[in-house]
Amino acid sequence: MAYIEPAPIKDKENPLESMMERFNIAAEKLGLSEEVYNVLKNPAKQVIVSLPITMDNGKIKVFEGIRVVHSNILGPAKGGIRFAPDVHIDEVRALAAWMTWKCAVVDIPYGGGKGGVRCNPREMSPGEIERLVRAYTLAMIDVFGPDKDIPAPDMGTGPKEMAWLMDEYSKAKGTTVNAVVTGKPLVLGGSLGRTEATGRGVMVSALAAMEKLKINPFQATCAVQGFGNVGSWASALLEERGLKVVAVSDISGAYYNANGINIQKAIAYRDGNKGTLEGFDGAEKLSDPMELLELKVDVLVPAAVEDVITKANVDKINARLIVEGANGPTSFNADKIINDKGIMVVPDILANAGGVTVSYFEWVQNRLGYKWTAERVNRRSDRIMKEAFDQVYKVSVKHGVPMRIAAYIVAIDKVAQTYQFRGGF
Ligand SMILES: NC(=O)C1=CN([C@@H]2O[C@H](COP(=O)(O)OP(=O)(O)OC[C@H]3O[C@@H](n4cnc5c(N)ncnc54)[C@H](O)[C@@H]3O)[C@@H](O)[C@H]2O)C=CC1
Ligand SMILES: O=C(O)CCC(=O)C(=O)O
Repeated sequence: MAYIEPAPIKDKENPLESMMERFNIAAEKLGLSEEVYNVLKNPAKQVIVSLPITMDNGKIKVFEGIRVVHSNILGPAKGGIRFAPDVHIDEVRALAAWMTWKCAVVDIPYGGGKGGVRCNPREMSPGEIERLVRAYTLAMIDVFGPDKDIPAPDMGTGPKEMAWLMDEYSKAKGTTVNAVVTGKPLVLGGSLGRTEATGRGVMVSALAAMEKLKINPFQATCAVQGFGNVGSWASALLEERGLKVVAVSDISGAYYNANGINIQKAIAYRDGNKGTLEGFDGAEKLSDPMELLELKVDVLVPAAVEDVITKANVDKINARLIVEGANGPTSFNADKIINDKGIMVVPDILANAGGVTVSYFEWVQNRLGYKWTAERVNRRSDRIMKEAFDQVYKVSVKHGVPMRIAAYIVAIDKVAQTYQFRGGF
């Protein structure tokens, strides 16, 4: 019998504190009432379960599963499920709150939630992962629901896991409920365009920011950290729009080519190499993967994990523009130095909102029992992303604050107004 290992103690900055510091600044700028402030600083619901799973060797291992609903005032909670070895309750709390702000920034009728299971999917067999997804779903059967809390993929999960979740939920309810989860395979009611949606939103917001900074995409260079769903799609779509992607990285290391990496070649290599770039010969491997963040490029896209730009390395950041594909890649302590350096940041709750936007479209299609074309999905999500960018930019100019604080202001204002009208507390 293996026991749940204790929650890891991170030596990095706490994403929950980073989220709260920015929330505090925006709340003060807005003059948020104390009542609403107190409601929003605490998650509405936090569920922690232990999940005993029979592993392939016949032994039972117990995993910790978490789901946090930060807010459901704007609608059902929405947010992904992360499978990773360092999942931590504070991280999930921060990620859930970021979902509330993100959905409000792009004006879709959802609250914020997030889930996680502390496990290492890279060391588990497909059968073990399937049993874990099913156990997690059953443990959360009263939490999830198409009108309550709708999960989706995040790091370490994808369409396969969403299919098992939908199947387990539907069996428990005695009827097929495809709107309980988004990011499903197409044949189960997934939406065209969802797989690439987050990377596409990163591309749309990067181009909008480059226009403001007068950076010509055809003369621009870019580095992307993380080569999973978000990073690889962002790389491919930015390359398609003329940028030279000089560096990409994943868990195996960082890869640099001053002449530009052929992204389609890198994706094909990764797909045939158990999901990693290890051994990729279209670029030189950097001795320290963190060097990628310090390259002199026009656009830097952190699209892997939290807290990679911190006070420890922020002085060495050389990009003109940072577009946050990941959630929380920049710690609060790095914000001020980035701003002082004059680097524009398109913050996570705006830049990576294309994923949840198309998840919303998927849910709408499931409820209509209808399918939209890829052209319709992309046109609508591009429009939403561009409008959200323009609104945040306007607020940033009006209040004289960086884009990140402006995005929090837009989001918190919307949530606060909803409380004002709904009342009830
Ligand atoms: N999948 C989605 O639709 C959305 C994802 N996000 C965020 O984007 C980020 C990435 O998510 P996905 O692409 O979905 O995950 P994924 O699991 O598909 O890919 C993660 C990638 O990051 C790499 N990675 C992990 N640790 C790393 C490190 N320390 N340094 C460099 N690379 C590292 C992995 O090797 C992999 O290439 C996460 O922060 C997630 O919360 C945000 C919005 C939506
Ligand atoms: O697609 C979704 O519903 C949520 C995606 C997500 O977890 C995120 O935006 O961080």
